[in-house]
Amino acid sequence: EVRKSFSHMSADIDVFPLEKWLWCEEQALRKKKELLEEYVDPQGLYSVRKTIAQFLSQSRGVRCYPEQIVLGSGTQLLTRQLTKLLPKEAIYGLEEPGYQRMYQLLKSEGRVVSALEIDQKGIRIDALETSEANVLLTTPSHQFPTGAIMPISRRIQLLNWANSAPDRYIVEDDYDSEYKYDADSIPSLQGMDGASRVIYMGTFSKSLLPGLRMSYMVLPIPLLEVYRKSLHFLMSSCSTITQLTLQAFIETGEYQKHIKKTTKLYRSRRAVLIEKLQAKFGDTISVKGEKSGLHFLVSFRVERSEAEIKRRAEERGLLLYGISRFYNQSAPPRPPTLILGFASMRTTQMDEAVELLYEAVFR
Ligand SMILES: Cc1ncc(COP(=O)(O)O)c(/C=N/[C@@H](CCC(=O)O)COc2ccccc2)c1O
Repeated sequence: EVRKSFSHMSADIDVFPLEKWLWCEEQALRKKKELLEEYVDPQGLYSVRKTIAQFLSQSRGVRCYPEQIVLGSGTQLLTRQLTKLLPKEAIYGLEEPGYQRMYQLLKSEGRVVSALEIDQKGIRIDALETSEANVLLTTPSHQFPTGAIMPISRRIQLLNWANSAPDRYIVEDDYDSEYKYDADSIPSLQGMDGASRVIYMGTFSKSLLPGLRMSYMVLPIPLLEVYRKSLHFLMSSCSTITQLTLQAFIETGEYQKHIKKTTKLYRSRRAVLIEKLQAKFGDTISVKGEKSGLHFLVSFRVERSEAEIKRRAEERGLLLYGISRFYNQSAPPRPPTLILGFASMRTTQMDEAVELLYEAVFR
């Protein structure tokens, strides 16, 4: 129904190859059911980590051994574990606007967090250098939420920053890196790091389903040693069934097929939606961050505030998210800007959704 169609937080279960997933799950359960009798490796099953390491090497240029991978049910849980491996007095730098839930998580852990300015290439080096931060959380593939893609030059500057003082780390959150439309995918920062400064974070929430709660981090060897010593008591937080099913899903090539198919589908959904928005709103809007990912930003050159637009949309049953949800230490800029997701937007819903949005902005 139209209610959630613009949400940037939902996937489309209709495009998920449920039959294939269920087949993989059945195979996993029939052939490896004994594994369910015990607690598996705290970092996740070795065979699953091996499959993920191979996939990461091919698709993102990540260089790691399966031993360096830790599976976790969600990026937040992995980030919480990571903070226990880093120096207690570490100061965390996060992008502004950025992933507010991560900002809130670190605050709730009692960590010192500073919100750092970004530009159209991602995190600004001058903002980073003037801040006290020594652990940077960044989304270089597709800055969340602005969509900025960090060029190689800025990535090299980041690595230089990390190597110019002790105890500096970069957490590369590669969320949303699977979907590229008009931009070619740039290899990971982790693959360019020769000094064990980059912790790579990834998730299957976008490319498969957020409900699977299958995420992972790749620890540089020195941090892996700290993990093995200080967090050895942890048990794996991911279901063994989901781990084995995912492994089979990747090994049978179904994962790659799914990415290819959904990239085509999302590319066309995105194009049709932008076309309809521009036809309806003309030059009162500007679209950005549409070159990759499953959402883009739309700014409206109107007097009405973001909150007002959001309220009027919800009165009409249209759920909207504004850019202000991603500002932690500063006020969102004018003009009002919304984050529009198109992953769960069927083309049949677009006319109605755009009409309701128009009424929320102008009526
Ligand atoms: C920067 C960043 N990193 C990682 C994640 C994913 O975390 P994980 O699922 O725990 O691995 C998100 C999820 N971000 C969510 C938005 C959060 C918000 O606006 O408040 C959106 O996530 C999804 C969107 C579409 C389809 C599936 C998921 C993240 O924004």
